Amino acid sequence: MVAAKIAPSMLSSDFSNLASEAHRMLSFGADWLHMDIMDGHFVPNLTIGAPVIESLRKHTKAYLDCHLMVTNPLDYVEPFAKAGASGFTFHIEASKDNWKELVQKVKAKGMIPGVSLKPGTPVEEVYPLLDDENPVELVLVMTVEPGFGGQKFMPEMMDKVRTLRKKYPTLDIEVDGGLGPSTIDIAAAAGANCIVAGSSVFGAPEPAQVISVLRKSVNEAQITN
Ligand SMILES: O=C(CO)[C@@H](O)[C@H](O)COP(=O)(O)O
Ligand SMILES: [Fe+2]
Repeated sequence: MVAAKIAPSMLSSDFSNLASEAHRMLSFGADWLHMDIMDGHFVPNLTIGAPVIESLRKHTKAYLDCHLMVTNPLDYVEPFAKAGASGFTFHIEASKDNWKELVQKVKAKGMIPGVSLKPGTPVEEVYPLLDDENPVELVLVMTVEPGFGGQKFMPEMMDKVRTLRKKYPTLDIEVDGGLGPSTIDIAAAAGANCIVAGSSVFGAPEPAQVISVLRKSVNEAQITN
């Protein structure tokens, strides 16, 4: 049994009130806060960097689940550790040549290493990072093309989740993009336990209810499987 983690994506929050938005989500039952870091190069959008993580950290002890959509993740390890990031999830497409060094440095700096893969990247590409003597602790399966919130969930990505869950029963498997009450059951049944949800949570009249639906679906799927 792997614990459900519901992680509202702060990309959908009001950035001008980030701390209060974070507190609001935590009071609604969020386990983690998902922070989308985009460099305008790896993806065609530019969001936040270490200074914003540092500012938010002063207001909360919550787990900051940082998703780095950046071309040179190694350059971000030191500043993100200093800023108070909790999880550091980089993209395999950006770290094919240096993931070993990256994982080692992320761990040495006290953060939890995770690896993410874009929809077009085969799941086999992350096996070496999981089978290594110094493995990543989370795999983030993108269920939209990275870069923007509010896109449509890609159910065909569930094959990756199913394959990973079968091979790694206790792994944290995160899904990100287009998750909400209408798509959670398929993701939970496939074996995802960490659920990122931006627009479905922030756009809901009662975000707490959406968070609770997401959690219930993950917990029920785990009992059934
Ligand atoms: O990483 C990303 C987008 O690249 C995500 O974290 C999105 O921000 C999720 O937003 P929704 O699809 O849930 O609106
Ligand atoms: Fe994300």
